[in-house]
Amino acid sequence: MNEITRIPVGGDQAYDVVVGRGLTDQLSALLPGADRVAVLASAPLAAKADTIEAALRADGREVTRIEIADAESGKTIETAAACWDRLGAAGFTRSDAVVAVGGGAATDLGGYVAAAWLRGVRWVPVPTSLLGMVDAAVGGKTGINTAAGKNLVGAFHPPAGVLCDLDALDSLPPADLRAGLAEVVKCGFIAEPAILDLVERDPRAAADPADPAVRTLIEYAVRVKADVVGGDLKESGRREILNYGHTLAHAIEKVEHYTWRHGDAVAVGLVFAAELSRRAGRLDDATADRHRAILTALGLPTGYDADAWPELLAAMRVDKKARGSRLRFIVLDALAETDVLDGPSDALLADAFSAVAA
Ligand SMILES: NC(=O)c1ccc[n+]([C@@H]2O[C@H](COP(=O)([O-])OP(=O)(O)OC[C@H]3O[C@@H](n4cnc5c(N)ncnc54)[C@H](O)[C@@H]3O)[C@@H](O)[C@H]2O)c1
Ligand SMILES: O=C(O)C(=O)C[C@@H](O)[C@H](O)[C@H](O)COP(=O)(O)O
Ligand SMILES: [Zn+2]
Repeated sequence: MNEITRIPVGGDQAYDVVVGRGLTDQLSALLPGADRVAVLASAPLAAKADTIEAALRADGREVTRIEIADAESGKTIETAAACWDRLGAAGFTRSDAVVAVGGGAATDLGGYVAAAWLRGVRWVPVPTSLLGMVDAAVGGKTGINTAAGKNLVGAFHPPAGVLCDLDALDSLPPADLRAGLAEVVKCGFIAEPAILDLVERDPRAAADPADPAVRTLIEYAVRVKADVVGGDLKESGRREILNYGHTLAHAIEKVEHYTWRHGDAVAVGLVFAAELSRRAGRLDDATADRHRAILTALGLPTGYDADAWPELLAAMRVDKKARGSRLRFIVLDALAETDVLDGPSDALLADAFSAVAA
C-alpha cells in the first residue's frame, strides 16, 4: 500500500508537501495549463528525471530537459543563465512551469530559475535527498551562491506543491542522508523535541532509509518547517529560527569553497549555536551538551579547524540576519524556546568557537 501524507503549508500561496512512494502520477495535477515544462536535474538523478519526463509527455506536455551541474556547483549564476537561455529558446510563457529534481542544491537553483523567469512562473520541486525533503524544497526560499557567500542572491517563491518520493532515498549516499539529519535535529531543538527522543532511542534506525523511523522523522520535520514558513514566508520574524546553527555553517561552506555538505556544516554550526547560547547565560548545560551527543551519535562532525576563526568571523559578517555591523544569532533559551542574540561581542563569539575548535 502506498500511504500518502499531505502536509499543508499555509500563507497567501498555500500548497501541500506530499510524502509517499513514487508520486510521479501526482505531478501533472499540480501544473494545470502548463503546456511546456522544463525538467531540471543533474546526472546522478537522470533516471528519476526520465520517469518524470515520460509522465509529463504522456500527459501531453512539451518537455525541455535541462541537465544542470551537480550539487553546489549548480548553484551559480552561470547555470541559472544557461537554464534561462533554454527556456527562452523553447518559448516558455507565464503559463509554463519548471520541475526541479534532486537534492537541495537542484531545488534551490530550479526555484530561482522559475522565480526570475518572466518575474515568476510556477514550479514544483521533487526533492530526492533527505535534506531536500525536510527542508530545502519546502518554504519557497530559492537561490544561488555568489563570490561573497552562500545563498546571497535569491527570491522567496513558493512552489505549487512538493513531492517527496521516499523511494529516492534508497540510492542516496549514506553521507548525504546523514547530512540531512542535521536539519532534522535542528527542528528537534528549535521546535519538536520528539525528534530528539526518537533519534536518541535508535540513531542507527534514523540513518537507515529502510527503517520506518526515517519517514516519521521526515514528517515531524516537514510539519515544523510548514508551520514556521506558513506564517512568515519572507522571514520578517519567526522564520529566522530555521537559521539556528546557520551563521557559522554558511561561513564554513564559504571557507571550504562549497566542498562541504551543507548538513555537515550545519552540524558544526548547531554545536556552536548551543555553546553560544550556554555562554551567553541562556541555555542549561544538559540541553547544550545534548547537541554534541546527538550529532556525534549520528556520525556528524562537531568540530572545525581552530586556525580558521578569523576567516570564519569575516565570512559571518555577510550573513543575511546581520543588521549593519551587528551580527545576529538564533539562540536557545531552553529546548524549543528560541530567541535572537543581537550584536554579541567578538570575545563571546570566539569563546563559543573555542568549544568547537579542533
Ligand atoms: N531553500 C531552503 O530553504 C534550503 C534549506 C536547506 C538547505 N538548502 C540548500 O540545500 C543544499 C543542500 O542540499 P542536499 O543536502 O540535498 O545536497 P545536494 O543537493 O548538494 O545533494 C547532495 C548529493 O546527493 C546527490 N543526490 C541527491 N539525491 C540523490 C538520490 N536520491 N540518489 C543519489 N544521489 C542523490 C546529489 O546529486 C548530490 O551529489 C544546499 O545548497 C543548501 O544551501 C536550502
Ligand atoms: O528555510 C529557512 O528559512 C531556513 O533558514 C532553512 C535553512 O536550513 C536553509 O539552509 C536556508 O537555505 C538558509 O537560508 P538563508 O536565508 O540563511 O540563506
Ligand atoms: Zn540549512
